[in-house]
Amino acid sequence: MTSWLLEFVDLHYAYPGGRGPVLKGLSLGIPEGKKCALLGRNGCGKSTLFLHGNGIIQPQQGQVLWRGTPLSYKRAALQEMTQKVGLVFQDPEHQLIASTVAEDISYGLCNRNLPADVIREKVRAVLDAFGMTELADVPIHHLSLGQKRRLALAGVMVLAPELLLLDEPTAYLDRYQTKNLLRELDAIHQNGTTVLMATHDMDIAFEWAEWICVMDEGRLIFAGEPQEALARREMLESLHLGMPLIAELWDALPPEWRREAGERIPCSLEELKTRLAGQVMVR
Ligand SMILES: Nc1ncnc2c1ncn2[C@@H]1O[C@H](COP(=O)(O)OP(=O)(O)OP(=O)(O)O)[C@@H](O)[C@H]1O
Repeated sequence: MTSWLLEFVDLHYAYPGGRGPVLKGLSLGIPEGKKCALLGRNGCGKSTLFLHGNGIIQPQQGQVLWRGTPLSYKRAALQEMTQKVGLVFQDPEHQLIASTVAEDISYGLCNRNLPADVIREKVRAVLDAFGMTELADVPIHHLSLGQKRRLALAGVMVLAPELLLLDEPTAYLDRYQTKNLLRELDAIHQNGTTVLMATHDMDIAFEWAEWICVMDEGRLIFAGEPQEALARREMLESLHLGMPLIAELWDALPPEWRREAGERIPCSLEELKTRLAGQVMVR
């Protein structure tokens, strides 16, 4: 049985003064130890769901469970939750608050009343891990968007969360920065952090994730392995999410190649290459 690290059960939420319900009975479990992608159209409620993930928003109906235990919304419990569940916002400007890079990374640690030398060492290690040592004293407003994104991630990772929620982390990043970020996320995952990324980029979702969740209009409509999601082409197309490029490539292959390599659509270029290599050898 899958063990859920964080579980949302029948969540309902409408913003005060908003235009009606945003989450409408959403239930979703995040499997521990996996790299997960959350897909869904603009405005379907992904960011709102994330804000429920560490207790910033309290559901109006339904429950959020951490390792099977309902979240407490008392101050101390919430502070603990923000350490266990790191949330990186879509817009780093909403997250960066101090004046320099090092100060910003230390902010969450200072709130935990740690000794100054422990804070210094943790900040140093994170600056090093994110390749930002030389930027330590740079004012935040001098950073590029890509650097601000990295800093927001570094500021969350310094608290060593068990779960990392990332809201469209690759939006507006160039190809090189996107690859760097995905490499960093892989390293974070290998160090034991479960990662859930909301994204509109189908190529990244299917190439990177081991678990795919699809939301529509405030509800979960699919959760499962990437191969299973690709087999639900009608669902993805009806939501106008489109198919990843890898599926289009697969469709363009001669039918007998696909038949012989197994009808299942590959999730990544690597998988396609491996399966085609077998074909080319045969031919
Ligand atoms: N603070 C707010 N007050 C009122 N309505 C809000 C607020 N924040 C979001 N909404 C509304 O809630 C709905 C869901 O927004 P949300 O940002 O959760 O969706 P999303 O799936 O993350 O969208 P996107 O993919 O565009 O980032 C939208 O209709 C949005 O306008």
